[in-house]
Amino acid sequence: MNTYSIEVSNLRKSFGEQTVLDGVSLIVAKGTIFALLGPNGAGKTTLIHILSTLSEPDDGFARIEGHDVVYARNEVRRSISLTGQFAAVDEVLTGQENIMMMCRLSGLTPGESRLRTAELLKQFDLESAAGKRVKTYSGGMRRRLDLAVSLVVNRPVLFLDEPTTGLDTVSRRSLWEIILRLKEQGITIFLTTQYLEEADQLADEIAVLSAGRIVAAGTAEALKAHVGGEVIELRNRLDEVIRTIPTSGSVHDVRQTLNEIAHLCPPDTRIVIRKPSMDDVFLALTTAHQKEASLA
Ligand SMILES: Nc1ncnc2c1ncn2[C@@H]1O[C@H](COP(=O)(O)OP(=O)(O)OP(=O)(O)O)[C@@H](O)[C@H]1O
Repeated sequence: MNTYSIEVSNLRKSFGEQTVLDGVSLIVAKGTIFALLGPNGAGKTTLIHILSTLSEPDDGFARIEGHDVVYARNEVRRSISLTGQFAAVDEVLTGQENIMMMCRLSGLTPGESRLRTAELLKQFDLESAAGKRVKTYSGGMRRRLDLAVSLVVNRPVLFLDEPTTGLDTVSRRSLWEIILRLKEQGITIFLTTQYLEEADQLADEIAVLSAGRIVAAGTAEALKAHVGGEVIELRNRLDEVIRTIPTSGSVHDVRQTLNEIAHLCPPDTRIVIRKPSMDDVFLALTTAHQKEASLA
């Protein structure tokens, strides 16, 4: 039996003169969470569109649950759920009505639809908001509803395109818990994100996409070892960042780093200690000249 849910080999896609995917290869084991990390415009949505049969590659191939995304579209579509960046729910309807409608459109009987709707409202913590119109929902509630709607029928693979972009910290964490619960049910999850922390919290494997190429791939630990657990940021009196220094985040490392640089800093220099951002990841990867590095 194939142990991979998703196999992508040397995938290429251009729009006119612009090369958006420049030979992307990756594999995702069944029942795991895979995070594709990349900044705006890196090609993440383009890849999800190809994997979910909404668009065709120019070259290379991809298989979902063993089915080719070009030659076995119907089988692929029967294997996946897709939640895009923008909630595909009807704002005028209530949350309950939206799920009910999707159940009926998916071929469930009225009785089955009622049961499934109740299940999903519970699973996605939407019971108290079930009878309210979606236009009154918060960003987090909408995102949960969007996920519920896309999971009306159980499929082995779930694509999530930037599931928490624009959400506040509390909503983001509650969505993370839901995503982890879906993994416990055995679903393979492929998500895209711009947040290193999100990939770190959720993913078994991470690939970093930059300008259409995978520039690093491996576990969160491997990636963080490369970038550092925390970043020390030095700011001048105008609050401009003058230098960033990766560290492990341990008291020992932070103290040692500060000892080394303290005498070089003007007296009014301030420090901020924060988690690495995407910029730090790319800086670390590019300064190490590690195009296509495998950090596994
Ligand atoms: N249908 C299209 N026609 C022309 N160019 C496109 C098309 N779809 C995407 N692009 C271009 O491809 C590039 C990658 O876009 P894509 O949406 O895949 O990036 P992304 O990593 O998902 O970024 P974002 O987080 O902003 O969605 C962008 O420059 C975009 O303008």
